[in-house]
Amino acid sequence: MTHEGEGVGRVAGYTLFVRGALPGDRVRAEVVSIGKSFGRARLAELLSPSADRISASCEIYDACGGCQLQHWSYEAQLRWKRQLVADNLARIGKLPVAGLAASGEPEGRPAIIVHPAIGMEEPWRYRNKAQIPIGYDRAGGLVGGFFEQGTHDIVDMDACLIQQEQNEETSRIVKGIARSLGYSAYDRETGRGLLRHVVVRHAEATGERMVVLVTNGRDLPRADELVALIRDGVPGVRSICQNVNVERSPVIFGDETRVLWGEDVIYDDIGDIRFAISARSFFQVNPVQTERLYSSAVAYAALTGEETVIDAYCGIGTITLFLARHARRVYGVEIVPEAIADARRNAALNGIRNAEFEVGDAGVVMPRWQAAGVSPDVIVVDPPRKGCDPVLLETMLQLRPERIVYVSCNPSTLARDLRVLEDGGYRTVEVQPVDMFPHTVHVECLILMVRNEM
Ligand SMILES: C[S@@+](CC[C@H](N)C(=O)[O-])C[C@H]1O[C@@H](n2cnc3c(N)ncnc32)[C@H](O)[C@@H]1O
Repeated sequence: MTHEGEGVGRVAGYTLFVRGALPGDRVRAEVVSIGKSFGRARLAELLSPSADRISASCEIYDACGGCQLQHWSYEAQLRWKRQLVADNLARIGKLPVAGLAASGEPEGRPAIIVHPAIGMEEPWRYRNKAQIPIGYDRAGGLVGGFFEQGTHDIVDMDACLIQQEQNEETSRIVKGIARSLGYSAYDRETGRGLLRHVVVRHAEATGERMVVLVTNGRDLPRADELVALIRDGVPGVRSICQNVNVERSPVIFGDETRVLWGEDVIYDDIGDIRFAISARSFFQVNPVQTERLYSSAVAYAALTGEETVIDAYCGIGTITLFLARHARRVYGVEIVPEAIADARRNAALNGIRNAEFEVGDAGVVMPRWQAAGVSPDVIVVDPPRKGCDPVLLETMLQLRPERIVYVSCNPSTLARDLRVLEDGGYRTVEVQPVDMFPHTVHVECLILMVRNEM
């Protein structure tokens, strides 16, 4: 299976990536394109299915593409996610993984333990945020749902089995209101039209909901009516915002957000810490698994209360505040200004006084902290998919913390970064994959590294 969820098959030694095929299937596949070392094919006929093949629960699974693994048993998905992480560490990071024959085991160091992925008991209805592109259907009606696989056509969708039901309800109501007010949909070809995305959030712990309308320009006709209809129509709504995005790019949010009604944030809890979350701030989408991920991060940090800790790429200070309770002082850095405003508010909200936050590029701020004499015992990093900035990795090596805890949502950039840190004097001890995104190809994992004795 490729990391994008295509089955990998061979015909007379030639490799084909077959969308929809699973390890263990025998299929007849129709070749779509051929390249020098591999080709792509589509599944034409299933000759004999894998023992792990199941029928997808979602009616629009084939058209949507939001999930890629619904036709595979959940146990098989979890096994594959663990294997994917192990393979990346061995292949890209050239690291010794326990139990993986292909990866060498250099003398004088134990192999890395990749634990089984922590799955969900009930792997459905987990997402607390939906980002819905708005467009027109072929009859010219305003729709919001998903991009049909391989096209720019938006297909209307009212039900999604990985979304929390509250988000489904909110988006259904808001789309209806937009239609009733005669809003136009943004046209990605011409750059004209009003409504680009509807983003909805639901806070599991408090029941609060947020609605963000992403518009192509500041002008929002009939805004008062819009607000009244959403306020009266959406249960639990606490925040209605407009975000302005006039860029011709697929990025969802623009830089300017204004509150149309209510608060600029909604509140949610992870464990016993309460978090204010504003429209553009990152917040993990799977609350059940987030708590497991953060508890493991705190355990890997092994704090006694005396340590100085840096949390790079800290978002709204989620991991930072969990760490703060067990450390002397924690520093968080994050590039989105609203997220740092949330982080400071969250520290105050929870009575945490030993956390300090700074807005900026982690690759710029960390060297500044180093110059100011901050000397961390533990560094936690949780970068976006592209991984850590090389300057940040270099600064980490110079700061020489005893432990590094790496939280990653992309095993390939993770493996690349671990290689750099290993070459700089650290040893990867163990890896804990946590399934934050059941039925999709995405894998989150947590890594413990320790400094080699000199
Ligand atoms: C995967 S999220 C993790 C956030 C947080 N640790 C959490 O679990 O909620 C990555 C964060 O890095 C931020 N980010 C992206 N590039 C950055 C950079 N160059 N410097 C600092 N933060 C950055 C993003 O805005 C986002 O909040």
